[in-house]
Amino acid sequence: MKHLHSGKVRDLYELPGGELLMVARDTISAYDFVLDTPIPDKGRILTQLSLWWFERLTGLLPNHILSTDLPPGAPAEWAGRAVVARRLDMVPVECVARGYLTGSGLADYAKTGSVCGVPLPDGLVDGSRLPEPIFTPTTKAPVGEHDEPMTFADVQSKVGPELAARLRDLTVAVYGRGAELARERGIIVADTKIELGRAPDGELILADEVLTPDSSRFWPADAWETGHAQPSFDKQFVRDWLTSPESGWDRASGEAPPPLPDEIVERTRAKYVEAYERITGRTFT
Ligand SMILES: Nc1ncnc(-c2cnn(Cc3cccc(F)c3)c2)c1Cl
Repeated sequence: MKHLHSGKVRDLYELPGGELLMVARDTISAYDFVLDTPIPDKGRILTQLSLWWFERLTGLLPNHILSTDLPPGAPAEWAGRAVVARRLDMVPVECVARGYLTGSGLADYAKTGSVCGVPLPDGLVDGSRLPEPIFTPTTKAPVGEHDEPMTFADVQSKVGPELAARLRDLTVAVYGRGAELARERGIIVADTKIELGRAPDGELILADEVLTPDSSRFWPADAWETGHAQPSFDKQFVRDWLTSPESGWDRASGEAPPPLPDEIVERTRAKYVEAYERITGRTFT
């Protein structure tokens, strides 16, 4: 099959029939580096979590999944972490929704009192829950560059007012469903990025991955405390070890981080299993 694109933790191929094959790797990224040490089963766990969400969201909108069977010619080691998807005309906007304020959204708010042009109440701090989830789109920056925030007017100029409204409504709706269900299971989904594509008849289709810890910020609900950065549900052990004296790594150096110790790998794997099992109610095997 033809290799089309490699992301930080995923690869995209084209099958002979023109369909796409999305393959999730076991790699994890932290501090904008893809770490050398894989997290065993991460690719499979997040692929299965995403598939579970796709099934639950079909009432909202269709998705791009054609098959979860490994196509002929694909390596056996890809089983469970490869998805055959229909090729869509992807919308040229990163569709992000936020229910909580942090990261680039918090920086935008600190400067302007709004996020992507959406005015917010005064007095919000890192980790504050927003009065309601908001659409905070960004550009699809070329590899290596950073996505730029877009106002709703920017989106309207780019894709037209009617499609812009549908992108906003669908992104906020997908986020709302995901955040509500996850919160009942002890996980805060602070924000999420979805990819929407158009079928030849113009229908909007949910593509890529959905509501995973790679496409969203997952926080443990029982540790939520506004006023500082929240611990990441899945990446905190990695972040803490890398910034501890034990790792011998100096983040300011710009050098790549060292390999992770087995114990950090195992504890991180366990967090992915925990997120999957809590959200889906299934046992990961
Ligand atoms: N159904 C679709 N139709 C057209 N394009 C895409 C598409 C293109 N890029 N991406 C992001 C990505 C997904 C996985 C691995 C990567 F390296 C990159 C998704 C999809 Cl999912």
